[in-house]
Amino acid sequence: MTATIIDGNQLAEQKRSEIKKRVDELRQRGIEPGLTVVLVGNDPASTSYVRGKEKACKAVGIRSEVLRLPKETSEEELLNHVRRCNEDPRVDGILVQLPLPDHINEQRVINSINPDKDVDGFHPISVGNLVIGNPGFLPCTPYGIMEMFRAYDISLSGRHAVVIGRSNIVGKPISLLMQREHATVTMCHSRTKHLKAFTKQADIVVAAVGRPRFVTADFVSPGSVVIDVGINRVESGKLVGDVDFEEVKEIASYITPVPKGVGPMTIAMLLHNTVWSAERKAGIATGSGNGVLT
Ligand SMILES: Nc1nc(=O)c2c([nH]1)NC[C@@H]1CN(c3ccc(C(=O)N[C@@H](CCC(=O)O)C(=O)O)cc3)C=[N+]21
Repeated sequence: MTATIIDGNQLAEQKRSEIKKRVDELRQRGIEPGLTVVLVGNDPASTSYVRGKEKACKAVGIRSEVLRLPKETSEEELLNHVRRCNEDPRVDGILVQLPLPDHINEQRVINSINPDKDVDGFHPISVGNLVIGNPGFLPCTPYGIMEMFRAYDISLSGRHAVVIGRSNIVGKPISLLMQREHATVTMCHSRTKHLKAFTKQADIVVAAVGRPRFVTADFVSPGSVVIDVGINRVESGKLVGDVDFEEVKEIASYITPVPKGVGPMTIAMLLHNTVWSAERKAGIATGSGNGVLT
């Protein structure tokens, strides 16, 4: 059996068209949603992601602005820029592109973002809301993955999900979200012993390790769902995930490709969060912004 490939590009396109309608409604009320992306330094990967975000904003009618700061920017200067955005009424969402240069304390910068504009969902207030199940911003990558499950009718209830990686931006939040949908979640990481023994008995594997083709066929059992969060640029210049796609697709029931899998959904959910922020400010937001229905 060969797996169904979850089409992140197509889903993201669908999301963008829904988002565009909401932007049009805001515009009819004289509101233009705005996103500010702060980019420190000129790392080529970061520069390219930021360009992707600008393009996506443009496609749906969100005003986007990129603050490009030199890599020597001090933490204090960066904090001042964030403060200015916090107060600027035209800015509904603030995204500080990570990673930041070593001389800047990332958490301090994240903590300084106005939680009402935290479209990345990285602020401790957003994290706390997620843990408790309160309305709030969800981090874009985990949110995008949950939307993929929904679109493909992949049920999580009672199923065993194994997450590889425990980062604040992917591993921890996706674990919480899958638990919220009644999965039994095991979190594995770099110190986990007998990793394969866990992934082998998983119904769902989420790979967020940052190692090219780390998850091979012998890690997964037949019929499992495999979500690949990795984006690794290998020597050839090719983009590969944390999963050995060619091998694993012969065993899994569903698999996300890289590229065109989780990446485009991450950007789509950033647009969603930005529009939700503007709607909430206008007092016309429906839903809780984070997929909590009850
Ligand atoms: N504050 C912050 N928020 C982020 O959301 C954030 C960040 N920092 N730092 C870096 C990571 C990475 N990230 C990606 C988003 C989309 C693609 C994406 O769309 N990738 C395309 C391919 C792009 C290409 O070809 O290079 C795909 O997978 O099909 C990739 C990577 C967001 N990040």
